[in-house]
Amino acid sequence: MTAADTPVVEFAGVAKHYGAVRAVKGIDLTIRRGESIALLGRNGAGKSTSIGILLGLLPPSEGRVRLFGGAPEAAVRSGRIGAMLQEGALITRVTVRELVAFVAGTYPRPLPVAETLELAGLTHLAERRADRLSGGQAQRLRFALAMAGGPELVVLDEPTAALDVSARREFWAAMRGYAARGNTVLFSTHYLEEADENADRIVVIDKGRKVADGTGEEIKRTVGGNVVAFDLGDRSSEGLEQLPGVTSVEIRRSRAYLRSADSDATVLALAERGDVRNLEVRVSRLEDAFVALTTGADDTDGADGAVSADDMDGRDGHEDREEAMV
Ligand SMILES: Nc1ncnc2c1ncn2[C@@H]1O[C@H](COP(=O)(O)OP(=O)(O)OP(=O)(O)O)[C@@H](O)[C@H]1O
Repeated sequence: MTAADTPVVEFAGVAKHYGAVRAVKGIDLTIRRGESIALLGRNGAGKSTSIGILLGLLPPSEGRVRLFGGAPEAAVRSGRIGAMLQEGALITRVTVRELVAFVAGTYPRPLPVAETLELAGLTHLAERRADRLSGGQAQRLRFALAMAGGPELVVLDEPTAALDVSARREFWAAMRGYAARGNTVLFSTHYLEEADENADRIVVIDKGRKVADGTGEEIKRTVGGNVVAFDLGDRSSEGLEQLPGVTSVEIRRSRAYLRSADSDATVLALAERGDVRNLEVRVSRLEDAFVALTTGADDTDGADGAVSADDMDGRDGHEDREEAMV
């Protein structure tokens, strides 16, 4: 294997226990050069713990982690990794440029300061004091500090958690500029749309396990197609399971919700039966897949992946989807 083929990150059977709490339960993960990966999961899923292990900040209880083919500590020491963790106070009374230049100076092969500022969208704020930035600007400064050393891998733990929609957009534009230079990015998020829009690959973590790993499209496909809903009125729901494409049926308040692997065929068959009152077809969203993937196992509700009426409730606006959190 040449150096270029060596995975940037390799997790093999990584587990972490905090006393009786099993925060991470055996994760295998390989990240290759140039990939942008989202680690998606609910609160407490094990994302921050996995990131801490990856950066060599937490020793794994079991398994092995390698960064660029070696120990995480070595990769961090050599400046190949930049990290932006959840908490990070900024030094006050210095300008944005001074702070970036100071951090860059501590690395062996830093990026030129002007380039870092440009990538982070901070050129016009270079002379502003670091403690006089808005929340979104301060977060881009933290990102600039993570990039300042010219790392090949940047790790971001919930980088946009406290930002509004437009600040998040600006943050991701900066991140994509960095990734477009061939760098590798790993970020954690609760925001489904952020994962879908900004990552090549999404790794879904639930209760300390990896439950899905693929592109947004691949993960959406795992839930099996679209949802077809219509009003049943007082008609019988008998035979709906047998309609072409249908994989599950749920009836709520006289409305039928069919999950279908072939919604066109399902709709045609429904039309033949005359069941087309208030018909609605909704394309599977990442959110559906996420719910199906993460409510199984230990939980009882929704474990069979059946569509629920809530899935169809007024979440079709783009802004709504953008806000969809897990
Ligand atoms: N130092 C610790 N001691 C004991 N338990 C811990 C410790 N750190 C984390 N945990 C537990 O481990 C589990 C995973 O936590 P972790 O912070 O990795 O999740 P997360 O996915 O990053 O969550 P969030 O989205 O809320 O940041 C949780 O149950 C958490 O309570």
